[in-house]
Amino acid sequence: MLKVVNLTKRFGGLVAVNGVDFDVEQGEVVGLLGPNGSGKSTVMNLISGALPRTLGEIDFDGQRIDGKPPHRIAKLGLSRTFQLVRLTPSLKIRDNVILPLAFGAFPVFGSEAVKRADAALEQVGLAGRGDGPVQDLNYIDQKRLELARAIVTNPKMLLLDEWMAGLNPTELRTAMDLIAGLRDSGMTILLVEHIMEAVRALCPRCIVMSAGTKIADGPTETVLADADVIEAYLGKAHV
Ligand SMILES: Nc1ncnc2c1ncn2[C@@H]1O[C@H](COP(=O)(O)OP(=O)(O)OP(=O)(O)O)[C@@H](O)[C@H]1O
Repeated sequence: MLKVVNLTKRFGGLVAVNGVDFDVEQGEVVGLLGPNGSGKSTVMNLISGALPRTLGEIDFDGQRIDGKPPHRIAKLGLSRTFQLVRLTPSLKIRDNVILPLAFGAFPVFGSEAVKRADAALEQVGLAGRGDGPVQDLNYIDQKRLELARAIVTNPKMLLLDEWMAGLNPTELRTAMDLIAGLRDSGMTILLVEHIMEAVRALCPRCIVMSAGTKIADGPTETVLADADVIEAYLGKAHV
């Protein structure tokens, strides 16, 4: 589904992503882990087209996507959430979900758009809330709405960038259940996440980055027990 080859991003003299290779197969849920500043968000931004790559190749669903603008990549069926919730507060809850539909692969308007938006809202636990203002939503509900916006276009793959950050333990459980539901429906997901409980529960496989380089890729429990991974997170003294 997704193939990343020799992906490299330089910001001036800083190599934020350095020759990273990995594949994600259809239906996989893969965690992208690593300490702060290791290059995870940059990888997500390169895949979604938010940032241009310096070197390397990205293929999605059989097509080369590096060099394409974000809206073209989204139209191919690659959807994402952002580290910080990005809602349009002046629009009603439902209209926030209609927005990506109107600009999707096959633009949908009118009553069909309302139907699709309401189905997405129901899927994330916001049934019946479409007419309300965004200001009425608490933090977990804003997260739900962001997820509804990402899934309303029926993407082939979802990129979640620390979507569960900042949730309390009860909200985290709800959020994990929502992602598990998407996984069980067959969605392909690449997720950047610092919450290990969520990673262990949702991701059978993890990729770990450190200082821009991929240092591990494999079954989650094996990867998390790897000496290089522990060292990258905690420093040499803990290994
Ligand atoms: N637009 C930018 N301009 C310059 N440097 C950047 C830019 N974006 C990221 N960086 C740098 O690239 C490196 C990787 O950052 P990135 O945000 O990808 O890491 P991360 O693993 O996602 O970290 P975190 O877990 O803290 O979000 C860091 O050193 C960061 O300061």
